[in-house]
Amino acid sequence: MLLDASLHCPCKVCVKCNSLQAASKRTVKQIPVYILGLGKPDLATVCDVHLDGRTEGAVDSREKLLEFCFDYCYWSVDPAEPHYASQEEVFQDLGVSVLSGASEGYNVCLFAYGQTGSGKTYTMMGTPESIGLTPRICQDVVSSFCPCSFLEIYNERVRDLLRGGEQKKRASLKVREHPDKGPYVQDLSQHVVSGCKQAMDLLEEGIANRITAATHNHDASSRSHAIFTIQYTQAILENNLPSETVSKINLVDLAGSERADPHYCRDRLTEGSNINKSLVTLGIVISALAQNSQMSNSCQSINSVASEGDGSTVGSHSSSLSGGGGGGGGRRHCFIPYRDSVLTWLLKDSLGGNSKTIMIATVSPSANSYNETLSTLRYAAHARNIVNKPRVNEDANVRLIRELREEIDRLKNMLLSFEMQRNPSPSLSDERDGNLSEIVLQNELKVTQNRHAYSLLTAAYICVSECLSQRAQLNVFHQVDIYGNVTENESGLTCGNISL
Ligand SMILES: Nc1ncnc2c1ncn2[C@@H]1O[C@H](COP(=O)(O)OP(=O)(O)OP(=O)(O)O)[C@@H](O)[C@H]1O
Repeated sequence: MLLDASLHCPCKVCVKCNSLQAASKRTVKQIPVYILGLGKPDLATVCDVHLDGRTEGAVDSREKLLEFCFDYCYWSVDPAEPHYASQEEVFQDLGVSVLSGASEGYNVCLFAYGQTGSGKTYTMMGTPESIGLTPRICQDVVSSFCPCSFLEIYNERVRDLLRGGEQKKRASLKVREHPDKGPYVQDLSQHVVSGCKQAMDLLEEGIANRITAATHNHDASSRSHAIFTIQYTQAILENNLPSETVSKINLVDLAGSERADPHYCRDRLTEGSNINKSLVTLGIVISALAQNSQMSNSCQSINSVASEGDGSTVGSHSSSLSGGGGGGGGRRHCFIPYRDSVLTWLLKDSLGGNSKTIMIATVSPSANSYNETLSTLRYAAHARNIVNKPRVNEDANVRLIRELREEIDRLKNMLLSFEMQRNPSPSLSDERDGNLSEIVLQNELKVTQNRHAYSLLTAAYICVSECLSQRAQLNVFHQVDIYGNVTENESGLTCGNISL
């Protein structure tokens, strides 16, 4: 059944190494700090090259290699290189996954994380010459009417990026939590777009409203986290029954992490500390979720071993597994501090709940960025352990109507078999299908002949179906005598036919 299509879905994590332009403000040692493997699953190999003025050949002994495995690795540094991954290639792998998840009715979240200037905005939004994932996804998804919204989280406050008027633009909005739908932003403007052009206009407007500033690494560094959301609705006919799924696509371009520099002005420092605070919370949330997912996995494998194996094998497996941490059952799941930052609160479902999630970790090829690259890769490696449980989001009203229709069909079938049991004689059913008034006339005649013997001749079954008023009070059984007086009333199965 559509609703029970829940599955365990590991967070997909990709690493993308972007152009050296990203770090062009610094004097960069133009030696890649790592090599990205090709093939799937992809391997990112980080090579720490401490040149210290030596030539490349002389540093072999000081090389330190670290390997990380991800779902995809992309090398997007120089288009002239043979293994250069273009925006189109990245879209074919990741954007198409987003689109297929949404068309199946799942919530999908794609977010880019990485050091400042490492190419997050380039990957998510792109440039006019080389458009990124968000506009490409919009092109494909926004063919019908889709409500879209665009917000930024700046200094732990939410701002609507698509609100007209200077004052409204600056106003900060409240985050609330709905018991079923999860966290949402109150009064966030929704814009229904009916085509790619309108969606692109909205994107451009929002990007122009986003707060950027010059930092050491990047002239136009995004100082806020931006979330572009598309509500994607699909109405389909399944087994002749209507069905409607509404999925939420969250496309997130995070602000870049950067070490605090005391030479920055106060505003830059406050921004930086808020960005770091929310990214640190994101890291804590990711670690805690990964730990919980691993714990659930080990519990499941213990259970499956217990149910599969014989008694002696179970004993040995269980004891060896429980030896380390006191057994899955005894260990508590970690508390997830979603509310410690607005970012993690708003992304609660995307990170640890009802969503198929893809993280893109962007890194720079600069040798100067070795430490940041390593920290980004470690962060991403943690995220890869998160397992979400997305489910198909069917509209509640449409679901109710569909379920009631299924219930009516089921009850009709039950009634049919019930009647077949009561009146197995084909002649009787022929009579019923035949001239009903003639039968009643005959019966009335019989009644006049022997009133007492034929006092109860007619039974009328009235089907009361209140399905569309959303109550499945389907059946009331009325038995009436020949004068139309109700003689009995009990629950039962009826089909609206008059039966003798
Ligand atoms: N793969 C690439 N090819 C060409 N140019 C790129 C590539 N990646 C990044 N750039 C360029 O590098 C600069 C910095 O990139 P971008 O703005 O995407 O970084 P960012 O990670 O979003 O930075 P911040 O966190 O500071 O906002 C931009 O001018 C961008 O166009």
